[in-house]
Amino acid sequence: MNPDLKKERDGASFDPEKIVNLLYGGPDRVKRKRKLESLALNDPDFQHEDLNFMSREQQYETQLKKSIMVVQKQEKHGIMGPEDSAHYVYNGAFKAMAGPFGLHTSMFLPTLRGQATDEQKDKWLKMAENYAIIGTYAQTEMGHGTFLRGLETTATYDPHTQEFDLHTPTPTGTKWWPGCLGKTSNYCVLMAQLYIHGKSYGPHPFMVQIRSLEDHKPLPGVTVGDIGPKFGYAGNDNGFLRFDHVRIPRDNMLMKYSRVEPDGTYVKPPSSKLAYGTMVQVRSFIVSEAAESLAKAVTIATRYSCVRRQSEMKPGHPEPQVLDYVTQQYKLFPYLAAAYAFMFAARAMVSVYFRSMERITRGDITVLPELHALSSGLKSLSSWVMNAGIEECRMACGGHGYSHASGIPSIYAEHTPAATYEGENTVLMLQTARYLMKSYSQSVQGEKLAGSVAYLAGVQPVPVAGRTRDVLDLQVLIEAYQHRAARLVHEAALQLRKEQQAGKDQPDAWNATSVDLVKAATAHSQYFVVKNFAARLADPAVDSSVRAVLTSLCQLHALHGVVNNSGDFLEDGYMTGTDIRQARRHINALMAKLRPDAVALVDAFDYPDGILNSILGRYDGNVYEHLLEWAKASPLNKTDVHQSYHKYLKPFLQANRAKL
Ligand SMILES: CCCCCCCC/C=C\CCCCCCCCCC(=O)SCCNC(=O)CCNC(=O)[C@H](O)C(C)(C)COP(=O)(O)OP(=O)(O)OC[C@H]1O[C@@H](n2cnc3c(N)ncnc32)[C@H](O)[C@@H]1OP(=O)(O)O
Ligand SMILES: Cc1cc2nc3c(=O)[nH]c(=O)nc-3n(C[C@H](O)[C@H](O)[C@H](O)COP(=O)(O)OP(=O)(O)OC[C@H]3O[C@@H](n4cnc5c(N)ncnc54)[C@H](O)[C@@H]3O)c2cc1C
Repeated sequence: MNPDLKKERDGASFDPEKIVNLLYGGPDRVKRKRKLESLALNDPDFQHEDLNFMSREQQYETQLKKSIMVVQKQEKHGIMGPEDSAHYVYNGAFKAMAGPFGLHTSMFLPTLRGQATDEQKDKWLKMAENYAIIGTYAQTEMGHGTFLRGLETTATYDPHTQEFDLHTPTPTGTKWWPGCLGKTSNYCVLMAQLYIHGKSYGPHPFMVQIRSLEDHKPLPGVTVGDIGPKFGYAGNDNGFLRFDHVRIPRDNMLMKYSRVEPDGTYVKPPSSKLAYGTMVQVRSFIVSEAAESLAKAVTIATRYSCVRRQSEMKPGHPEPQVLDYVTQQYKLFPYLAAAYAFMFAARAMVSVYFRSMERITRGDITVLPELHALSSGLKSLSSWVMNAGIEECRMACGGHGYSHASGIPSIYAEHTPAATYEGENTVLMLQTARYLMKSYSQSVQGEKLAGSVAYLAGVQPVPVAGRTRDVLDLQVLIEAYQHRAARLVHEAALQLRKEQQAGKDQPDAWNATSVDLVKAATAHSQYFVVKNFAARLADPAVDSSVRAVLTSLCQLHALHGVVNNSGDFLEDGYMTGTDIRQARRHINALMAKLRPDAVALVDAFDYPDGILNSILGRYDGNVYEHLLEWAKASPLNKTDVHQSYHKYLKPFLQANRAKL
């Protein structure tokens, strides 16, 4: 063990195991988590050459082979449910979500479960759950991802044959991006525009076979392939798909909510947005993905910052650990705090999701708009912060952060698309804003608001300027966040109205106000996260040493947000210049207080080395010797003299020398 890391751990004010239990739901679940992770990490069948040293084809093949073994072993070991899979599959076996079966489990199966009738489930779900067929979720097209109503692929009902005719009318209508489509899937859930008797009914889901179950060749009329290399996701065959008048039976439309009768009669769903249910589910889960990826990057950068010694703080003294530089703490600790904040927010989001789904299943769709607004806002906020945080962690590791040996580039490449997929972040924040504007106007009309928007009922009066307040008090901070969100919603609503009064129609007024609207929706989401973090600490079951350190983190998270967005808090005089100055001082004091606990706080995320896959973030801190070992494994080091020397460099050098 590196002596610096040992010293850090010995000096912590709490036992990290207590936080591990808090984060993962108690000792039994932690035991299960560790068992599943180590089962995957120590399985010789899952060992292979570092993916960073492989070509894309090799990565795909390796991940496909592993995916198949994962399925077989999951069955053997009785591993089931999303939590088990998160530990065994995503963290343990893959260290990623982008394997060639990723879309089968994350979207294809959930869509069948959520959108198919009982008869359709009997027909397909068992086959899909048992991997007799592999599917994906094919919605996005080359020309349209965000604008679902603009999809071009058509499903035209023919009552004579009781079939749908699937067709891609234009190049831009080509399905583009669906994961696991290019080479792996033989089925997909296709989102296509439903046409009956020449009338459009909007996007609907259809179950479509795209490849032969005999030889895996594309079925007649289907053109399908891989979209080529991307920023990351090398092991995934994101694909393209086109249809040339492909016919499928009527009951291949997923008809849990809307139906087409044999004669072509369309039966409306209780809400047309129920067809978008899988997206809402995945958005709710992405908050957890964002929190975990940020936590991994912060773990690596924090441990490494205790091992790394650089420069002279005091002349003649030994080089300090870089984490002792307050600027380094300022880079890392706010993201450490954010990772905790989003872990708690993710748990809250998942339970809101399941609670809402229970009601929706019982036929109460009134909860859908709030679920959509909350999941859209939290998905966007968490993935934005995650992206900024991972990049900050990379830079905080200096040059070594840029190397794949740090593990950070892979974490970034694997998770950065969360800001884009499942709904582009700005677009989703505007969805949240739409709900806020509606709620606000209901409240202005005297309706009582409930749930996450109840606070919009009235903007709190601005306190008397110069009043002293303790900005370290979590209740004061929650009220400040609440006030800021309510005010920004109120002002965005006023601005929207002003734009309309100035003659703009509603869409132009909305566009003109959209920067304010995104700001308001972001503030609303941040308020939820801060309030939820503080509420988690109020639980009497939380151990006192844990409560102490997490309270500091919660204060840091909230204060950092105040300082970073100080204009919002100052603008209407709710906070004063003195408050902001105090907030800055408190941040410094909190960082000093958290410094001795930093390593224990990242240890408490409980990521073993096999999951972090990082030389810099090793638990034992033996970074330097392993860096060299890792580099020696690079394919370029297989021989002392690379063959290209003989082909190119040698004649070039010889010719140059001959000229002299
Ligand atoms: C405990 C277990 C822990 C386990 C942890 C595991 C960790 C794993 C975590 C995560 C797994 C991640 C796996 C990742 C793999 C994913 C790969 C990516 C897959 C994809 O990207 S699929 C494609 C996704 N595409 C999109 O998201 C498209 C985005 N666009 C839209 O959703 C919509 O078109 C829109 C939101 C932009 C709406 O457009 P608009 O034209 O305005 O809206 P209309 O359609 O007219 O709607 C009008 C009305 O409806 C409301 N509305 C819109 N959408 C919804 C909805 N989904 N639900 C409810 N309501 C909706 C809209 O707001 C309007 O309301 P209003 O009229 O104002 O009242
Ligand atoms: C790694 C990865 C995996 C994916 N997997 C799948 C999959 O399995 N299945 C699938 O169907 N799709 C998948 N997608 C596609 C993904 O869902 C879309 O890329 C995403 O929904 C964004 O849509 P877009 O690409 O059309 O972006 P665009 O909408 O074209 O966005 C471009 C820019 O325009 C802005 N913009 C667009 N509309 C508005 C608006 N109304 N108001 C303000 N600004 C706007 C956006 O904010 C953004 O800045 C995947 C994408 C990636 C990157």
